[in-house]
Amino acid sequence: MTELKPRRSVLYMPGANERALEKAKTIPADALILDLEDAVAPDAKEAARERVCAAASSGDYGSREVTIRVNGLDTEWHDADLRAAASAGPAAVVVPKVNSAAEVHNIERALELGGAPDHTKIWAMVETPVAMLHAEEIAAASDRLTVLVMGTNDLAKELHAEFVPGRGPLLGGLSLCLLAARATGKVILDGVYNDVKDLEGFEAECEQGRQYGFDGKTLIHPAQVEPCNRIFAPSEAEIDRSRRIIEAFEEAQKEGRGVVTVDGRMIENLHVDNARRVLALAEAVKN
Ligand SMILES: CC(C)(COP(=O)(O)OP(=O)(O)OC[C@H]1O[C@@H](n2cnc3c(N)ncnc32)[C@H](O)[C@@H]1OP(=O)(O)O)[C@@H](O)C(=O)NCCC(=O)NCCSC(=O)C[C@H](O)C(=O)O
Ligand SMILES: [Mg+2]
Repeated sequence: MTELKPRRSVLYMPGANERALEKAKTIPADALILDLEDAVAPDAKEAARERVCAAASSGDYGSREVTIRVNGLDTEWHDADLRAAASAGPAAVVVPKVNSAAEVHNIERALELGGAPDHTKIWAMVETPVAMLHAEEIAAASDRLTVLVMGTNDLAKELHAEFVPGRGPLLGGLSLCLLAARATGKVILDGVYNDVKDLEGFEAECEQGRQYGFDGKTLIHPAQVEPCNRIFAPSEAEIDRSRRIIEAFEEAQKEGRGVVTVDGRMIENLHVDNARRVLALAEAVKN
């Protein structure tokens, strides 16, 4: 079963930006991705690596999961990033542009060789056409890999796709990765919304991601955190309906029935499983 730790809002921040790293201590995101990849200029990579590893091992971020995004496997910085991250021991190492199970195995081996603690997981970014077609083998490659992260900017670039409301051009890829995550019991996070001033468009995309089944969304600005937390948490109405589903089904079972209606809709044991998942998530989000 997929892990129920809340990961509604997962905020990227540039690893070279000291102010953002400080500010993140008070931002109510469920998790942080301290970035060494795209948000850091080549000249700033080494200083950012040091700063990010110090932040990840500081214990200053409370209950937020702190992760480090390393540079890609084909870059000159990747090996040193992985070694440094392994000894900093963040909640996870986020690896961009993962394309195969073999790459996951290499990352796993490097983390072990670097002495990474068991709590340091692998979050694999899926953001290329090859990754969409290999999503299941990537997700299944290792128990240390717990989360798939959509990289929709890279995916759109590789597809030569346009960003349009509703994300039609990306939905095929998003769906393949969702299928892979659910088939292998992994968590999956939606990609970022680039227009930090357009909160209406951002909320619409959160709603869409949630309806598709994503566990949460990756973010690029603090203003996106609150709406994302709200949309990816069960609403009061859902919590109430879930309680009534469980109650009605348990009553029906006492009378020897395996099916009942709630608000006019058929309820069977599979709906009860889902209602229990909603209540467990609501509880997890409260803490
Ligand atoms: C997008 C931004 C460049 C916007 O920056 P800016 O215009 O400076 O924002 P504000 O002036 O509104 O900032 C207000 C204050 O908030 C702090 N801030 C801003 N962003 C963050 C953040 N991400 N984390 C923490 N704090 C943040 C500012 O420092 C201001 O603080 P103060 O001065 O005290 O008032 C900027 O938001 C940004 O850099 N965002 C992150 C960009 C990033 O990390 N990109 C890489 C990941 S996205 C990606 O690559 C996904 C994937 O790979 C794909 O392919 O899709
Ligand atoms: Mg990317």
